[in-house]
Amino acid sequence: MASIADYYAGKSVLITGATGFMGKVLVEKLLRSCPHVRALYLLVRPKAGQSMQERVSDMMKCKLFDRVREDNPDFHQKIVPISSELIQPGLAIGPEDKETLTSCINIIFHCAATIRFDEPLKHALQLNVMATQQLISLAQQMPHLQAFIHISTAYANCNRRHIDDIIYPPPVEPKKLIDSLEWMEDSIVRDITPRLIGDHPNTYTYTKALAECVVQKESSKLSIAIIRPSIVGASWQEPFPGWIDNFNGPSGVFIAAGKGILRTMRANNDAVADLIPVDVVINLTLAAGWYTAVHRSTRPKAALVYNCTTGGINPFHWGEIEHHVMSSFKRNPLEQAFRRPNANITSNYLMNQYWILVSHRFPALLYDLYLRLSGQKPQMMRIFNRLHKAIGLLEYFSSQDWEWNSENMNMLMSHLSPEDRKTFNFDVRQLNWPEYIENYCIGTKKYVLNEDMSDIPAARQHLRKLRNIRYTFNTLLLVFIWRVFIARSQMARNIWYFVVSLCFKFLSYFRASSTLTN
Ligand SMILES: CCCCCCCCCCCCCCCCCC(=O)SCCNC(=O)CCNC(=O)[C@H](O)C(C)(C)COP(=O)(O)OP(=O)(O)OC[C@H]1O[C@@H](n2cnc3c(N)ncnc32)[C@H](O)[C@@H]1OP(=O)(O)O
Ligand SMILES: NC(=O)C1=CN([C@@H]2O[C@H](COP(=O)(O)OP(=O)(O)OC[C@H]3O[C@@H](n4cnc5c(N)ncnc54)[C@H](OP(=O)(O)O)[C@@H]3O)[C@@H](O)[C@H]2O)C=CC1
Repeated sequence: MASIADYYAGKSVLITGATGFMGKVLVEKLLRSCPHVRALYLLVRPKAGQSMQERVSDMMKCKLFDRVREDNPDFHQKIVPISSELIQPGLAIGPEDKETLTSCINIIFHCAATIRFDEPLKHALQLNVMATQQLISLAQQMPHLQAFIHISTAYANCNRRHIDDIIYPPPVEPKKLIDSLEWMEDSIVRDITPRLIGDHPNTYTYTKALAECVVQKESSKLSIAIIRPSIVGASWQEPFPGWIDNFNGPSGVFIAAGKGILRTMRANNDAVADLIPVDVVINLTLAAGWYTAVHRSTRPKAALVYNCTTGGINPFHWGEIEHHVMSSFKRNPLEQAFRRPNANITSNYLMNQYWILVSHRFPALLYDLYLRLSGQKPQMMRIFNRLHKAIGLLEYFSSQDWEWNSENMNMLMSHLSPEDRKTFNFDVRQLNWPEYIENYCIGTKKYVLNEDMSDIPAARQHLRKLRNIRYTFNTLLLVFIWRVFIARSQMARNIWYFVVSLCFKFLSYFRASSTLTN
């Protein structure tokens, strides 16, 4: 059997969502590890005043592509941007482009989606479900297509505790839902969304479940595989450790904690934190593309599902994540932290509310007061409100755990040659979590916040200043409490003397007993 790189040699690949977090890593890895791939056709839309060509050339200038640039400075010649808006009829692909695509594409990787948890249902349905349906229709017109790889999420079935490598019946027939929402006003759809999504936490997981069903329906006509990654985090090894470029999922939480803004969050210390590095997901995706294509004539015509998770193989827990994130940001602090990093997770609702009041709202109020008094615009309360909204949406995933079957991931690994296992490594048993988390935190500093590592001594100095402010504040608070409450009341003074003498007696007792034992 051909190796993975040999298989992709001379192939034309179509990628949606190439400008996104995972899409970029996929493009980079294909160009670097499969240098003889014929062409990568990227479906990209113009955005924020930039044409699709400008967006793609900006993307290729990004640091992520440094290694490919070194190996092959002309790598951009393999990239063919195609203008496409996935929520438009026919994906808004021009007739000539359509002709080109249908005549030459061999493999499709469908990564595009809206991953926002608060996306209005109609829009999530249009992009995550209807666009998938349209892409499949286009794929069916491609005579040379050998594999269609759909990126789903491990949480598409998060209303179940145990999730196998299979496609579950959808919560509703997608076509029926699309037809009935079509005529409804947006406000009506908004009102009935909670009833429709039922036990799904948001429109994202709900529409991703429906998309799987759409894909399954077509699996008899195409060679399809579905990849279900869990919580995709920074890269583990490739193209370099710690690469990340967004605030999604845990990254925003880590940054907020590193900046000393986030002090508390609802999460279960003992629940498995099913993070998966982005390079692992991409390696598995490329391997699945190869396997699906190579076995297209011998395999039974049903989509193979790959749960791409770490929990069952190399588990790590939210409590451990908290510990390693905090210690990493203490060693490598972020610039201009609001307070010293010290976040605690708790599964107790009341405790969490208490800490939100004391450690979020109260300092924000004080700081905004200071900003107002110094003639500046208050901003801390606004930041905390946005943070609370974001973490409120994430808590569902950090407060419970799931069990995924990873049989197909293991099966795929067993089919790789020793060389491919190294080049397209997705063996998460080798993942050293503390090291990974350290690189992840440094990655958020370097690549998301664009902070310079040479500024770390100044950032440490700033943390020392914050510690001194805290000590001074606590001392003043103690003196204030003493003056106002204790020094003025005889009863409070008596209680105070009683507590102090009790402590003194205990101390004397322990000293005496330790002298006796010696
Ligand atoms: C210390 C130790 C702690 C340990 C415990 C950690 C626990 C972490 C738990 C993570 C669980 C993740 C579960 C993901 C599971 C599904 C995975 C997937 O399939 S799919 C992948 C998963 N999909 C997702 O993760 C999507 C989740 N995100 C969303 O749905 C939306 O961004 C939004 C609703 C949160 C805000 O919308 P909206 O208000 O319209 O505005 P914008 O979007 O423009 O952002 C506004 C501000 O919010 C900020 N910010 C953003 N994200 C986070 C964050 N995670 N956090 C914090 N902050 C965040 C953002 O920086 C910005 O600030 P600024 O620059 O303006 O100052
Ligand atoms: N990140 C994660 O933790 C996880 C992600 N996944 C899945 O992986 C896939 C990729 O996710 P990720 O890279 O993180 O997501 P991003 O949000 O980073 O990227 C989404 C991509 O989809 C494109 N896109 C969105 N809307 C349209 C549209 N209307 N027309 C054309 N293109 C569009 C975006 O293009 P543009 O730049 O123009 O907006 C972007 O390239 C998704 O299918 C997601 O469900 C699964 C599990 C976890």
